[in-house]
Amino acid sequence: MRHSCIFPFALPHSTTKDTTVNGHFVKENTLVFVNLWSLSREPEVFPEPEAFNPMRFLNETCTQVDRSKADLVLPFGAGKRRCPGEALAKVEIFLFLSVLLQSCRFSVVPGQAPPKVDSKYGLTLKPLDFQVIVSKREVL
Ligand code: HEM
Repeated sequence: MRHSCIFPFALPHSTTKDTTVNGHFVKENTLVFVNLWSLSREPEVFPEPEAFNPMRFLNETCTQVDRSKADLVLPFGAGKRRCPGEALAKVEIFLFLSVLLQSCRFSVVPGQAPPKVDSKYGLTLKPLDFQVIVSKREVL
């Protein structure tokens, strides 16, 4: 979800009073978009941000998820208006992927390059068109 931030600019918000964020003055009633996509690709926080590297979220001994690193990814936004569907979405994604990977085998089409980890950009990010071979996994 860091790499393919589904909702790159979250929802539009508006300031209710004059405010200052990190030294930047923002006038009352200003439309504000938070760039969640960019937050997830900050090179100082996520070295080699384009690389798909789940190991980046593990502790030094690679035995546990390091919450201080994982919590820096904000695909559901932050604050009072963060996504209320976060818990449901995480359970759905976990179940969906678990069932798919347990039941199916995915392989590259001979002669074709593997699908790219990149997106079609818009209000939401969508995967680029791709082809893979999906076959039923044998039960051991
Ligand atoms: C991977 C799945 C999902 C992602 C990445 C996602 C992401 C987001 C983001 C970034 C926002 C805007 C937060 C902000 O502007 O600060 C949002 C708002 C919202 N999401 Fe989700 N969402 C997901 C799934 C869901 C689901 C499953 C539901 C409901 C069952 C849901 C319901 C909502 C609602 C109602 C809001 C508006 C909240 C408000 O304005 O107070 N979302 N979501």
